[in-house]
Amino acid sequence: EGGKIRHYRWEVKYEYKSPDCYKKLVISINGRTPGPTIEAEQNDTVVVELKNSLLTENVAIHWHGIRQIGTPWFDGTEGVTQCPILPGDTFVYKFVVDRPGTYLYHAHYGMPREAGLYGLIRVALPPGVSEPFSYDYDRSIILNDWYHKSTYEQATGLSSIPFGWVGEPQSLLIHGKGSFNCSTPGIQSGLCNATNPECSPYVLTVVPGKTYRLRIASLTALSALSFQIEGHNMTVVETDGHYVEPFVVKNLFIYSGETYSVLITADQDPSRNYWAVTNVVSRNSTTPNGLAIFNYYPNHPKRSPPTVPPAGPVWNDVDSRLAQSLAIRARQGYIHPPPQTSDRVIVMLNTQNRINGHVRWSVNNVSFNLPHTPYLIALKHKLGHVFDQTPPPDGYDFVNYDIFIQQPNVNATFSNSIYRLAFNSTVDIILQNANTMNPNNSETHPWHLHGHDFWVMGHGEGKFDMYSDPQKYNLVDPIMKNTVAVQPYGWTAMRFRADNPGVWAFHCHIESHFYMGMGVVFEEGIDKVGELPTSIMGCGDTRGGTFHKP
Ligand SMILES: O=C1O[C@H]([C@@H](O)CO)C(O)=C1O
Repeated sequence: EGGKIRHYRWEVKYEYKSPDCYKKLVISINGRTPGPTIEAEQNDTVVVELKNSLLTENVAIHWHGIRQIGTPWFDGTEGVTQCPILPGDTFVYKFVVDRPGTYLYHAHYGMPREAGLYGLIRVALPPGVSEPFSYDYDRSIILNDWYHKSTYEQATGLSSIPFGWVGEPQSLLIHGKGSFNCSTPGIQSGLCNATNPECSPYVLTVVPGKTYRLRIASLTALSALSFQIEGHNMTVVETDGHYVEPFVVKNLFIYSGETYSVLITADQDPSRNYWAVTNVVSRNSTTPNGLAIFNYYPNHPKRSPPTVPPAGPVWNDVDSRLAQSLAIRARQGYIHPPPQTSDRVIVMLNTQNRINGHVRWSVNNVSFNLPHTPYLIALKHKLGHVFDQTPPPDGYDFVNYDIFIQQPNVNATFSNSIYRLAFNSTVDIILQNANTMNPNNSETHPWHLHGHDFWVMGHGEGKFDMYSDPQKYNLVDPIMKNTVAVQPYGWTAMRFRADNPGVWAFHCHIESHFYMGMGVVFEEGIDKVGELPTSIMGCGDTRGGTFHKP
């Protein structure tokens, strides 16, 4: 049964903005960053007519968490599912939002996501169907981190010798607003204005006694975050479009690419306002905390709370983060039971490496680079020669590799080869974290899968044991998600059904890490993909619509 059409017309362009009081070039949609929120009901068709008004830069937009069943060509992943949208061109995305929940969209070409090209997708239940929890109001916020350097400077540093690391972000944004300290030494006068209204703190106004569903999404470039509202507990009820068996937290850990819904009751002293705070975890960061105002009506929305903002958990408290991950289970009555066994297990060792002097990230010592001709078109039209044909490895040297130490041999190889999955098979992915090239250092990586939700089967510390660890999998009520983190020196096991014909990226959602090769691509059921729209073509070997056969 067909839903409504939700039609959007967007123009993407550069503009000067001061989201954290510091003026810089941002990429906006219809003049805004975050971009407009897509509001739809389950089974509606979303149509976005996207005009690229960047003068010299390509764009593509990924609809994060939307599975694109039957429309794999509209996943918006440059190099995987489409050619980039050229400056001056208009591209029409058209897809069905088949499940209620909280999703995202963002640029998926180069690194422009972190210049502001992102927003939310909210999919409501159809009329007459109710949620398994109740609330008075429904609100949403996007959490982000923010750099002052352009994405060009950052990307160039990452691919240079010597390596130029992007470093810690200058500020944290809550729904597009942050506050950089304009009296920081070295800041050019005129570039930073602490009284610019663009950077006044974001205000969430609440009526005393009411319960709010707050949808919280993270689109950080780098940072793992903790979010809390001073003096208020939060009950977690949804993540990535799936209902969670409710549990109460004081602070929520959230990784780039994840969404959560929490319930918050405005049940504290109503004569004052409270701080909403984000702070960086998992990195020993210098970035100041992000602040917003949780405003009890009718107090003035700009009145600062009378208290010092809470500091949040310490950056290296891995146990608390792991505890939250372990607490997340599918809600009773809404459990999608996982297949009890899998057909294939792929272990993915996450390492930092060096190739010809370049710093890279790798999976099983293979560092990913995108081909210029998108896989979807190449496979459908049998242009086999446009990417490497040797399949990437399903594992690493389990016996000899020590995940706790700096690798004795850091050299890796480049590849743009893909994992080809048997259609309808059940696949297990074990994300195995390890030490980076720095001593005593392992980072958190949030991994995002396109085109599917997966079951989160388990999380653990140390080296995954093929024999004993699968015994601890949650085969009863695992949550389904599209993004999951692997903690430092830990492992995360996920399971999915390769049942969506197409070609799908799976990658670390840290912008710089994907840019540096931390990703893979899966193909399944390519013979079941329908005729491709010519609008996705025009680059590499697809140019001019005439296909060169090898
Ligand atoms: O990719 C990265 O590079 C730096 C650092 O490892 C460079 O030494 C860092 O923190 C990353 O996440």
